[in-house]
Amino acid sequence: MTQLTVDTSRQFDLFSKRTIQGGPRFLQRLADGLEDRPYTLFTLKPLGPVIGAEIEGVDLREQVSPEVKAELHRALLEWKVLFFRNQDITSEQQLNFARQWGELENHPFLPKGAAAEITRFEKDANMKGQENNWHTDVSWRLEPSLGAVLRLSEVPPQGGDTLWADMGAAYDNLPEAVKERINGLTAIHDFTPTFGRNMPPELLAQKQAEFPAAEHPVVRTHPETGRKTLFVNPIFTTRIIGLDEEEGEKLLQYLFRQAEIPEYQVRFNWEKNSIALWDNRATQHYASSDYYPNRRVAERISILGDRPY
Ligand SMILES: O=C(O)CCC(=O)C(=O)O
Ligand SMILES: [Fe+2]
Repeated sequence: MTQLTVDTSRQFDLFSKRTIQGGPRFLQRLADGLEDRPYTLFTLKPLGPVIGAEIEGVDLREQVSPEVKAELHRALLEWKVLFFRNQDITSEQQLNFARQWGELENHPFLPKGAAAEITRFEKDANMKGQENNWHTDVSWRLEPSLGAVLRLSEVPPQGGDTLWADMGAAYDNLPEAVKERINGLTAIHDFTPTFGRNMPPELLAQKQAEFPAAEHPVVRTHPETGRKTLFVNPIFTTRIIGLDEEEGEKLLQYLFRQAEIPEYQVRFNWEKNSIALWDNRATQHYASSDYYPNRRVAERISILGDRPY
């Protein structure tokens, strides 16, 4: 068995102090409805109790078989982000792997790599000031991304880790009163504060017409696991519908902070030829900007997803 069991008698005392008052909250390791079965076609090494696992024994230069794909799919639902090391793959092989998960996104704002479906994040000393923040990718779309495959084509000598947070664990561990408050609420997600910042007004108006702000549930149901996940993020979620500005903003800031709680996170240190595959419906992520003045180049392929409900 590769599974860990969590001692649910353990309370995160420090953690409760950091959040608003509520009853005892526990980390739940297994998502509801997932099968507790071992993996047989590769080795899966969990990196913590709730999120992140390293996969050994899969070669991404080749098309993965339907059987391996099915086990990877189960692992992705269970661990939300999978890491593969020592994968010397080309952009074409990365595209092929990503295509096995669905239709690929062509991002309308971010710089392209070797293909229209590849987003290239190239950062060096000149990019200082453009630090990252916690987010789910393209939550401003009516149908946000299902997930993404990320490869670093240039790894800084130190720093540049990426962190992911389990938004199912974040939801599960909210005080009951907060859960009751937020269930049924919807929020507006808008690309404008992030990608519209330096756009000339005419272009901005055109893009806003093309990609109008989306209204999504604050708590979404994962379409495959049925699990509830907290679905607001600080770079795209602008307001909660039906609450006055002050109350809505306070609640949003509180909900945004949940992704920052270390117990929900995994942190990945990139090496040459490392690959990450994440479930964007269940997580947020954050690329740490601690490698200046060194260069870091990341190439992401995002897979189209469904409308949150
Ligand atoms: O560069 C990274 O580690 C992640 C950047 C990012 O936010 C993404 O690929 O969606
Ligand atoms: Fe991202």
